[in-house]
Amino acid sequence: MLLCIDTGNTNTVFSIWDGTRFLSHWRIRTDHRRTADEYYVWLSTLIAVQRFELQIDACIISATAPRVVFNLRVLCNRYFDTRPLVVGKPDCLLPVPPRVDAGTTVGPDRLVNTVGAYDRHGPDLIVVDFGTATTFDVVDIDGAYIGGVIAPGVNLSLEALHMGAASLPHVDVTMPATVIGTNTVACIQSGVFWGYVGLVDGIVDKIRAERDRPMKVIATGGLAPLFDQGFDLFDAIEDDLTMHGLRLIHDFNKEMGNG
Ligand SMILES: Nc1ncnc2c1ncn2[C@@H]1O[C@H](COP(=O)(O)OP(=O)(O)O)[C@@H](O)[C@H]1O
Ligand SMILES: CC(C)(COP(=O)(O)O)[C@@H](O)C(=O)NCCC(=O)O
Ligand SMILES: [K+]
Repeated sequence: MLLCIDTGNTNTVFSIWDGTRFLSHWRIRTDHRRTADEYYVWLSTLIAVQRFELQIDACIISATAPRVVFNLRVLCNRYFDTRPLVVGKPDCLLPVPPRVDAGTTVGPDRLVNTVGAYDRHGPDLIVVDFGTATTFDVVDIDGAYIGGVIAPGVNLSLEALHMGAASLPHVDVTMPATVIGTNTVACIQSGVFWGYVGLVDGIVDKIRAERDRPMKVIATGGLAPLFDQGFDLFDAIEDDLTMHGLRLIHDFNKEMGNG
């Protein structure tokens, strides 16, 4: 079975592909100090709870936080006796290389999203990922990642307001009933929620204008459904897009005789 690991700046998600489907997924806070032994104890406990057999023979990792890769590699080597593929490293092949400025390191999550979305939806896509950062990844006719947009994430924006303004409390994101807030919390929620609806709408419009062609918008990340309440921002929401992309990249490398 294939172990897929997606490390974002906030959370790390593990999932196991049994050859036909993903068995389940498990989420742990991203922390580069976490050791291989800690990961293994945590993962094997959860797998036992769900009564799955832990028979991993291949691993693939996407890590936006590079420092976590060392311990994840040790986990794969020591406990699963495999050498993991690490997306973004030269020895991990991609079906189509990204077309960006020379020397640019594209976030591996964005490359993986591109592969997953192109497989499901074909060419001319904008993938919006609501993670720590909100990213827009533009997918060309041949499936290549050709650039995009990085904006501060929803929770990061809320946190920044709280950190920077003495009288603003920490607030959870939600869709406020009205745009005009009549208390501090409602005002903040309105600013962030409607601000993000406007941000997504505006950026998608501008990308479409710049590309001068119709483009589908695919959303992923935990907060995507929040922004899908009747605004018609997205053509599809897919919470498993990154895992799907990881599996495809693994299969592609296998087909090419790599790893
Ligand atoms: N279903 C959800 N509801 C509310 N907040 C969420 C949900 N899923 C994720 N988040 C929050 O969204 C932010 C980004 O999470 P995540 O998508 O795991 O980011 P990353 O991939 O960058 O680690 C975090 O602050 C997380 O707590
Ligand atoms: C933009 C990101 C911080 C998003 O990370 P995430 O929100 O998934 O934690 C990550 O993809 C990254 O560090 N990218 C490197 C720069 C780039 O993609 O151009
Ligand atoms: K992201």
